[in-house]
Amino acid sequence: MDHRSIFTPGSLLGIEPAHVIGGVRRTDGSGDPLPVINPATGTHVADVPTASAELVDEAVTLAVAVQRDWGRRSHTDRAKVLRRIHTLLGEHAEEIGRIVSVEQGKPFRDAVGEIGGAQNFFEFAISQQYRDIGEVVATEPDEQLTVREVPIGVIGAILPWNFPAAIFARKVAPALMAGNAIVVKPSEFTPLSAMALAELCRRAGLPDGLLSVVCGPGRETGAALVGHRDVGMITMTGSTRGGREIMSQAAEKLIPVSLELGGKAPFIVFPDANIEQAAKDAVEARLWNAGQVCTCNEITYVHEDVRDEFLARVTAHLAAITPRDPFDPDSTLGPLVAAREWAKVKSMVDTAVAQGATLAMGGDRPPGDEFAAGNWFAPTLLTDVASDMDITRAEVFGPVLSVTTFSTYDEVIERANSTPFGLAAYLYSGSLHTVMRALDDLEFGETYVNKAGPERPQGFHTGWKASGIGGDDGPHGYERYVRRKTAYVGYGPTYGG
Ligand SMILES: NC(=O)C1=CN([C@@H]2O[C@H](COP(=O)(O)OP(=O)(O)OC[C@H]3O[C@@H](n4cnc5c(N)ncnc54)[C@H](OP(=O)(O)O)[C@@H]3O)[C@@H](O)[C@H]2O)C=CC1
Ligand SMILES: O=C(O)[C@@H](O)[C@@H]1OC[C@H](O)[C@H]1O
Repeated sequence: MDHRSIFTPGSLLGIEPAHVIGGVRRTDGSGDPLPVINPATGTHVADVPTASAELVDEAVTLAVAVQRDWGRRSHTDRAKVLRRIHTLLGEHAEEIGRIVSVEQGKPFRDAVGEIGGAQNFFEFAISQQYRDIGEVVATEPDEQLTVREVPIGVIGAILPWNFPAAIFARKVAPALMAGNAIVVKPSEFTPLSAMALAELCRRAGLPDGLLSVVCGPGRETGAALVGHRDVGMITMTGSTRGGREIMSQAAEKLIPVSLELGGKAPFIVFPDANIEQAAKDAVEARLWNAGQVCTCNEITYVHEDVRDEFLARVTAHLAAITPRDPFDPDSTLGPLVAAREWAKVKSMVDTAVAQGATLAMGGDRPPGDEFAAGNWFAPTLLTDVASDMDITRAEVFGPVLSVTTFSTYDEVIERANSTPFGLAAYLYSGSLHTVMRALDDLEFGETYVNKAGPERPQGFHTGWKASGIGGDDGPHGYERYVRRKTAYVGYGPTYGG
């Protein structure tokens, strides 16, 4: 795949990468441009300018001006524009999918599927065009008391690199539907998807200035966005470290934040589970997106009575995974997004082995010259993992299945809850009693029972503890993009003209 084909006249990206401000491509930048590297080949794709604080100010100032009219338009009118975006996403799914695969590394089939996920986030936002937007509250005669939701104004959105198109849509769609403007700062690893999507939104008729994309390092361009006086809310998906820094900066302005952060999902297999289903899902929930998903199965707890059968089935499913060039139709596993992520995953596996875990499969690059370049990591299985090992605590975010055993219900619940994270959890059991009891006892914002993910746009993707604050998706996620205004209207005979 020649990545130059993503930069052509008339394409969504045009002939070079650029910020998108007020519907205009802007290549002005401060400091050194940021390189985009193809994760599968290690080759240079493009250099992206870094937006200065002045350019961020220009984007936010434009957003403030345009949002006033957008916020006054009816929900159904705004939904018409979002519907056109939804349609264009379908028409450009392969073009954007190519961009996602080139900069993030996932198999092209998965990247095109990600655009379908982006459409689903727009579909849900469009469904909010008929939502209740407030209450008329019982009060005294000759007075009307109302509480209604109104837009916040300008939203700052800071994106990670693992789903650069889907998470763009996850935040942009509800923000716009609620009547806001939005300025997006994509990850420095995957800025091109957001640039292309901003152009797509412009072509769909989104008013210029309502959505801008400013690229650059988080602690520079992102910090300028968080700190801007006219940004009224920050939504971010990424690391717990980044989320804490953003929340701390936002506190200075007393603005709300919604943070989707890291995870350490336990995957619990009770002895009365369907072992084949559990084994298949344990591999799928770990290897999706090369393990770079916040809801991935990070630590698999299997009851000692079914350990051997479970491991035999997991091994068979892992052996069927084929790391291949993302544009090979048979590819079911891409590379990690960056060399630094490869080094982190490799170090965590080596440390686990040094601490006593058994390396049953993988643990390094897949064999073959085609995997010598890029950030390829083989499907990896670690067994005999003990609860005092580092790999049971820190997030791996790679294709590494770590398996430990347990004996009792109380033991596994205590160990699963011992993580500082609280995003997703998985449990497999044929007993309704065990399932309902564990749903109460597990301290996670989202639990999957006898099935793998992903989340659904009508749900609520919410992290507890170090996994975040607030959440995305569904009516509760939509609520993050509005604020409320209370009115007392007196209209008795002594009031007014
Ligand atoms: N909950 C989830 O869905 C996801 C969680 N993650 C977690 O994040 C980890 C690393 O992923 P990554 O994307 O690098 O996470 P980061 O937190 O490093 O980056 C996420 C986004 O936040 C920006 N950012 C980071 N620090 C700040 C700051 N102080 N102020 C403003 N913006 C900031 C980043 O900019 P820059 O590009 O410069 O880093 C990026 O755009 C993963 O290992 C995983 O733990 C990642 C993806 C999804
Ligand atoms: O943030 C994540 O990693 C997940 O929430 C992921 O992002 C987009 C997909 O739809 C989700 O599964």
